[in-house]
Amino acid sequence: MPSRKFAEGEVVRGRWPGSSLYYEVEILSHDNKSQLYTVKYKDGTELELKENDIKPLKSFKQRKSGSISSSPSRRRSRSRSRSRSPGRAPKGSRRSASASHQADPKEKEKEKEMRREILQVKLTPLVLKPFENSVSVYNGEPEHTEKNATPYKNKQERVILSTEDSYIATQYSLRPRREEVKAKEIESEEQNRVTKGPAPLGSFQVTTPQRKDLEFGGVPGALLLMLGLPACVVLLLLQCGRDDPGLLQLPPPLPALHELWETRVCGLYLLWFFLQALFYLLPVGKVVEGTPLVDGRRLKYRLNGLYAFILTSAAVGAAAFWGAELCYLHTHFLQFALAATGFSVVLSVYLCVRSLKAPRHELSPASSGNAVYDFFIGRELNPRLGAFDLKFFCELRPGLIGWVVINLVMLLAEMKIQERSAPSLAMILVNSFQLFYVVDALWNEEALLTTMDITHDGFGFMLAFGDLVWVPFTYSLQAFYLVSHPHDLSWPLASVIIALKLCGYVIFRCANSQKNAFRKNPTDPKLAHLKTIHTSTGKSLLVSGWWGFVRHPNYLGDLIMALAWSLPCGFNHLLPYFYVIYFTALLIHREARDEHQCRRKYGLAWEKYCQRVPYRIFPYVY
Ligand SMILES: NC(=O)C1=CN([C@@H]2O[C@H](COP(=O)(O)OP(=O)(O)OC[C@H]3O[C@@H](n4cnc5c(N)ncnc54)[C@H](OP(=O)(O)O)[C@@H]3O)[C@@H](O)[C@H]2O)C=CC1
Ligand SMILES: CC(C)=CCC[C@@H](C)[C@H]1CC=C2C3=C(CC[C@@]21C)[C@@]1(C)CC[C@H](O)C(C)(C)[C@@H]1CC3
Repeated sequence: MPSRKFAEGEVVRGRWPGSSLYYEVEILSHDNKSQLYTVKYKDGTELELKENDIKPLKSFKQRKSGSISSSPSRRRSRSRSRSRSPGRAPKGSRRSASASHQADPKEKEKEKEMRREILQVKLTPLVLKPFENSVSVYNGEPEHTEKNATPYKNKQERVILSTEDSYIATQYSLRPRREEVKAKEIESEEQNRVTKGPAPLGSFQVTTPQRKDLEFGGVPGALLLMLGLPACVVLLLLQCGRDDPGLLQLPPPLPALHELWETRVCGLYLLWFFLQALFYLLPVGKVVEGTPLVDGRRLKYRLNGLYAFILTSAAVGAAAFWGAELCYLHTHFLQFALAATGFSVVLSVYLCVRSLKAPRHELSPASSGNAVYDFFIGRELNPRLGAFDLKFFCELRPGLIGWVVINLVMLLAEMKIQERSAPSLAMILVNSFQLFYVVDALWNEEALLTTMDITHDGFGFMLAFGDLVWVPFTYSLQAFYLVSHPHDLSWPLASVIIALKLCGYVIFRCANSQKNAFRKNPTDPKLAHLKTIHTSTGKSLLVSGWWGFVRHPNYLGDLIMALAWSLPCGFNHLLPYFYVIYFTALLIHREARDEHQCRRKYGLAWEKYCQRVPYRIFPYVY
């Protein structure tokens, strides 16, 4: 087993590639295979460094940083080089990948001069101040929690190790802070300046580092989920359709294969999918930009989900008016679920094949290089056909809108099968609650752009199956259950359930909106009363308001709503509670994934937040 010198979380000095300057960095991880450490500089830049390029803090002399800025040579060097130092507060610039290849003899001479200057600078040692979120701040110093204000910039720190003037070969991968990376115009303007810089990053590549620590139980976990999730859908639907869907009942035998395959069902499913795709392409609704990608670009998204929903309602209404038998969906529910599963598998294979041609910087940070795992989690972050974003489309349209249509069909089927002149109160509640949830998601469509599904996970089997099969066919389980398991709900109980739903919704919506508004504009006067913790990335974390209550108030609200969706079905069986149970597990796991990412991003500032807000989802419980 190869030995390693530095531990994760250790604060050390890392050489800035291409120079002999060392900056304070935090060790994020170590890869045994490549023997590279992933480190994070103060400005949020993450690089992979060799062990030789990392030194313990104690091997540096330290002096006040003021001394360096008063050195004339340093002033000169600073103003001329404008190289992006990780210790300096970033200004939204990014080094050009090609910059260093353009140097002519004059440029080279200038560069030499610059190196001399840098050497002089390097002979002036500087004092180190710890990271803003370093241990000293975290451990016992008075808190720097401030009222919401513009994030302040970090002061520059430089440390000298040696006087060598070596330009080492750079095989590092550079990942600039997403938030700081600006549009291409600024970038090309920067390129000229960067060319003159002392640390050529010409061989740097802007790439997405692939993960080594796999989520979802790694390859075995991914395999198990890929086989288990479709099996689970089939089992749930078969069980829900029987008279006594008790847990102790053995599942009914699987219908014969020829009964499961219906060409008409497949045709209708494809019609549904492509109709939604057509609605997505309509040039109505505003166009917004997503979060910055690793190469600084921001993708554009058209927000027309609500229009699609209205058009779908009109289409379904028209179909019913012209005599379409909507209950066909209920009688062939399992076949529809299987058609959707088949489609999601074909889509996943397509996504996998096309991702082989995708450039590395377009891959998802969740991908690993392992074929099975990547098929599951998705390799490409934002697969697009022209302007058509496949992941964004699938996440909100065919599945989510399909869920509402399925619920409506279950309501009609209940009336038909139970020979009722009106739907039951339980069915009305389930339908209205879930309709409300979907309309809310479409109304706040833009918020989806900052979720981890869009910014972190690739588009592979997990989301293709999740969006197209899991959501519509398992989230509608309560309505499906009520069709053949009537439950009389009293009005007083219904009122309590409605109050619970509203309470969950207020927490869910207010928490999500508060964070979205804060991320959009941290200096929003409406949020001025909130307390924040600054982080070394320049972003802050809310520590009061909803985000000071628990660390994921939005999950808490979502779970309360989930309970309110199940309660109208009574307590005769566990099946209608499947959603609450699965959702609790999903959100606990999701919360752990998010914490892991936030700890990586924000380091000790995140630890400080966890100290301030000790509970993750359930106050005083978890
Ligand atoms: N119905 C369903 O099946 C599902 C619903 N959901 C719902 O989707 C919604 C979005 O969930 P999800 O994308 O998982 O995560 P969140 O909306 O909770 O976003 C997490 C991110 O928020 C930022 N953040 C965390 N803490 C703070 C803080 N204190 N101050 C400011 N920013 C903070 C961090 O990102 P950064 O700092 O980079 O901005 C973090 O990565 C939730 O309401 C969830 O319930 C999710 C999954 C399934
Ligand atoms: C292992 C497994 C079953 C994975 C699939 C998970 C997916 C079903 C969910 C992952 C994140 C989701 C979100 C929504 C639906 C479920 C999936 C796709 C969401 C669209 C529901 C409506 C919300 O308002 C939302 C937009 C916030 C939400 C986003 C995340």
